[in-house]
Amino acid sequence: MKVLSVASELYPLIKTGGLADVAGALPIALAARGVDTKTLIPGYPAVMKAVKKPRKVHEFEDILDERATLLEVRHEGLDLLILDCPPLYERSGGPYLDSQGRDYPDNWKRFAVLSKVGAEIASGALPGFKPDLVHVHDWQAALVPVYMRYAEAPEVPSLITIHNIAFQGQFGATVFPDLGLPGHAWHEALEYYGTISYLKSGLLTAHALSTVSPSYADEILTPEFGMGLDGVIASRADDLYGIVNGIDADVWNPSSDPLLASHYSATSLKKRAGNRAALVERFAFDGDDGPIFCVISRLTWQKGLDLVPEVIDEIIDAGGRLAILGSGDSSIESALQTGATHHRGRVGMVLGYDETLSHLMQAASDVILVPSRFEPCGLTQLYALRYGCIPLVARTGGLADTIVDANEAALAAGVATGIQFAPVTTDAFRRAIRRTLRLYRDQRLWSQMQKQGMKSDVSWNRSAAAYADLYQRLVAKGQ
Ligand SMILES: Nc1ncnc2c1ncn2[C@@H]1O[C@H](COP(=O)(O)OP(=O)(O)O[C@H]2O[C@H](CO)[C@@H](O)[C@H](O)[C@H]2O)[C@@H](O)[C@H]1O
Repeated sequence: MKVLSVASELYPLIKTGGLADVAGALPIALAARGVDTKTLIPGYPAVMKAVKKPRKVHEFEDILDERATLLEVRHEGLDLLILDCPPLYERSGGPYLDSQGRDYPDNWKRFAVLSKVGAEIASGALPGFKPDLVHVHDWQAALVPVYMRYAEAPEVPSLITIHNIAFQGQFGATVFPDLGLPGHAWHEALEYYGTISYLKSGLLTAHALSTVSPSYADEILTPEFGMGLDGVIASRADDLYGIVNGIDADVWNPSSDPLLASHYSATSLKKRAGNRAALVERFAFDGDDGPIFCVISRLTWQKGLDLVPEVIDEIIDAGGRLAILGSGDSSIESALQTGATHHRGRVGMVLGYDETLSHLMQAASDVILVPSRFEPCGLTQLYALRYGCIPLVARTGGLADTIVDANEAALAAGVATGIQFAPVTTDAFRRAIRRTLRLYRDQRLWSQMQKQGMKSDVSWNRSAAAYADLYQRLVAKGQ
């Protein structure tokens, strides 16, 4: 089967979050199941710089008033289609924000053009490649099924995956005439309380919808989690699927990861000590007794990290340490910085994005904190399972689906892999930290949990099979 995937970021070329990991790993996992994927991404400077000798495969003379070139290249096991359009993508900031952290004012156009190109490829613009199915990710690619719906060409079955419903691609109604869609598309698909919502229109027009865990698929049907789109999603409930993310088990492998100070496996957990020593040095901790907690995250309300400053004392008083890597909301950044300054030698913070350090932190820390208010799937808890770092997570979305709480029954059965807590409040979080510290004191139990986590199948195996199966069904239905 041939699939066109459309995404606005893709590991290892350009990443701001988990979407990139999934867009990069899923095609490789699916290849083993006979699914050939080509992935369309924008030609950001980082992408253009990294790929070697791409081939020019198509020229778009006028795509929403822009000229664009489509390049094709194979890069690290991925077949890529790169949309080279310098006026839209050659920018000095990130994929979505300028260097001051502001949205690019023409994001509506940057991702409408990406989507329109996706739709044109689906209808055969690229000689020799006619996809059987189109899989699009998040709002940035959500107009692909919309352009397909209103095109002359026959529609190709499509699947839209929601990775983060908090970002919906909402723009003023004034851009509608520039999207190149017929007038009736306004009421049929795009209009959202007088504005335009790319995500809503994709959810209405794609043949199927999915999100990245079964629990989150249930949650987004409710007003609490649907973020204004629960009604739209409920209207598509029969076509909604929840498939939990996997991780790239080669990139994240503690026995061969080149980014670690010391390699180890479930049978040589003592060797984690080499990573621990490197982490203690990197964060300038004043010793290495007691548990090391870590945070690796975008620092946002979604991730619940405003609660972390509230539990620092709990960790420090028990002789623990806290290593933080992240960036995001300035109020959360400064509250955590204050904690680090206050507890120098016990709390350390690296502000920013550092893929290399994130690997070392997973391999060195005892506990990763993931107190998310909502979490479609979450990847850091999966990396943690693989690295013998115990996840302390909020009981929500994919966190609830992937971590087995260390309650009495699970401990007795030897199946516990982490600690869950709910609701996401300071009190419940604090109680969960105390419970974690009690478990840590019983080192026999603790290493049993580590081993159990390391045994969990967090690879793409099962999930790639579920996607391949869903693709098959959608293609069969469309025939
Ligand atoms: N400062 C930093 N330095 C280095 N690495 C950092 C970092 N901050 C974050 N990361 C990395 O970025 C990724 C974050 O992925 P997540 O799945 O946890 O959340 P995100 O909200 O971005 O993704 C959304 O999409 C994914 C994919 O579907 C869902 O799992 C998730 O629930 C949803 O919110 C991980 O690979 C993590 O290691």
